[in-house]
Amino acid sequence: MATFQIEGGHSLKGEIVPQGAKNEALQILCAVLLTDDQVIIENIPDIRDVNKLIGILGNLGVKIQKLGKGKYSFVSDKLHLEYLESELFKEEGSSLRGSIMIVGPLLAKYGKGYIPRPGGDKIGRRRLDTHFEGFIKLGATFRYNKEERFYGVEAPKGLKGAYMLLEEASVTGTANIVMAAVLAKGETTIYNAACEPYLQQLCKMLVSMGANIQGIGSNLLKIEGVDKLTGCTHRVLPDMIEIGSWIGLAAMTKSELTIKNVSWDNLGLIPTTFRKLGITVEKNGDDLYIPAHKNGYEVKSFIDGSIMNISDAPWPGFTPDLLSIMLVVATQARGSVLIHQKMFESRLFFVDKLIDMGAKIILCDPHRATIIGHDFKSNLKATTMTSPDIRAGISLLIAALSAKGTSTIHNIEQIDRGYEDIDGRLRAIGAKITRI
Ligand SMILES: CC(=O)N[C@H]1[C@@H](OP(=O)(O)OP(=O)(O)OC[C@H]2O[C@@H](n3ccc(=O)[nH]c3=O)[C@H](O)[C@@H]2O)O[C@H](CO)[C@@H](O)[C@@H]1O
Ligand SMILES: C=C(OP(=O)(O)O)C(=O)O
Repeated sequence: MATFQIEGGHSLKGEIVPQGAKNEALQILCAVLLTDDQVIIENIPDIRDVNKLIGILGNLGVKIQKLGKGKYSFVSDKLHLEYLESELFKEEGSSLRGSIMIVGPLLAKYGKGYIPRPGGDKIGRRRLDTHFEGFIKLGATFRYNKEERFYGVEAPKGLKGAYMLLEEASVTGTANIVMAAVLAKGETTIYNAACEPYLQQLCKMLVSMGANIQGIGSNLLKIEGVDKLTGCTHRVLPDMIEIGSWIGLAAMTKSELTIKNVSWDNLGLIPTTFRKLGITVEKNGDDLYIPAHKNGYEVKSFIDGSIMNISDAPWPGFTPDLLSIMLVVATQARGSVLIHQKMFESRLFFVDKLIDMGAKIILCDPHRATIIGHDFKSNLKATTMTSPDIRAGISLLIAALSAKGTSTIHNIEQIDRGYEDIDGRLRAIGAKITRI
């Protein structure tokens, strides 16, 4: 278990180049399984989850070549499908959430896909029903070994297009079904599809490989199956959750930061939501500029004067992955705010660490927390803590950087799952952080 030691209370300054998006990269990497041809992917982040998935692809027999920083070539012309039934796969497949998305491509191309219960953040129940109900609609048979928590779908005679209305707009579920449907016979309609930029990117990549997908960017996708897909070159977007994390960091540490080439058009409600907390976020070409908030930031109220409420919703709503960061930033705002995490049940429990540090937070129930901001009249106090999940981890790191004194964060592997060289990049803008 690695640890960060952070001397907080210092302002930072400089430019940050965002990494490639974790959640897009995980989808895109699975899509390489759909063709025998070479696929080149650029801007792949060097983070634990992505590297684990690349390892799984390698063990499956994909020929992988690193062509440069973040740039890889993949050729999936000959797979070792027996790996899917090995003990090694049970261990590796269950170590991250994104591995679930190898099932759709394998089912479509090889007639079978298996997966142990995938890992990822322990942030509440994370059902896979949407994925498997979709595969069943496409004609697959499904089995689940409860003892081993091992899922399997098979369709030896191939998949057949179908109409489906998803029970929920699951991100990885939609990606999985889309990747299965592109090689199914006939037309598939997916209604209540997730439509976040990363899914749009996946669909655009598949189209460039020869797939026929209509409705990209909407929640109604129509896919006409094709016999075969070809290779392509694809570039991963900047990571919007990382960009949001840098905005939160700048505000809490009263730092002036420029985040380069953020792909503004794909940030959705992120800038607007930070502005609700009174944080200035400026567009400068495709860069995002945050001035030093020397006089703090004041929470806005709604038109009727009621208390500000920040909650998550499927895209184009505000992403649940930034609510922990919003929460920590609110602890130093002028005013009060209600954070409502609607999707996940156990993502707010990390607030006890912030309360230990002196933040004024009422955890109303597992989904809602009211934060009464300090307006920097009182600093958070340095402490020792353990990172429970990726986004709570980065939020605690932001809290530690703003606190007076030296804090220690254990289990930083959680942060490394999704943030590339976070300590090196923080040091480059003046942070005092050491990995021990
Ligand atoms: C690897 C990856 O890409 N992970 C992301 C993906 O996870 P993932 O695809 O696993 O998440 P899902 O979209 O399936 O759902 C997340 C949770 O929200 C609930 N739910 C979902 C849709 C909905 O309309 N209503 C609802 O309540 C689900 O029951 C589940 O508990 O999307 C999540 C939601 O943006 C993000 O937090 C994760 O970072
Ligand atoms: C919840 C997240 O990741 P995962 O779905 O991989 O657990 C996240 O990125 O915030």
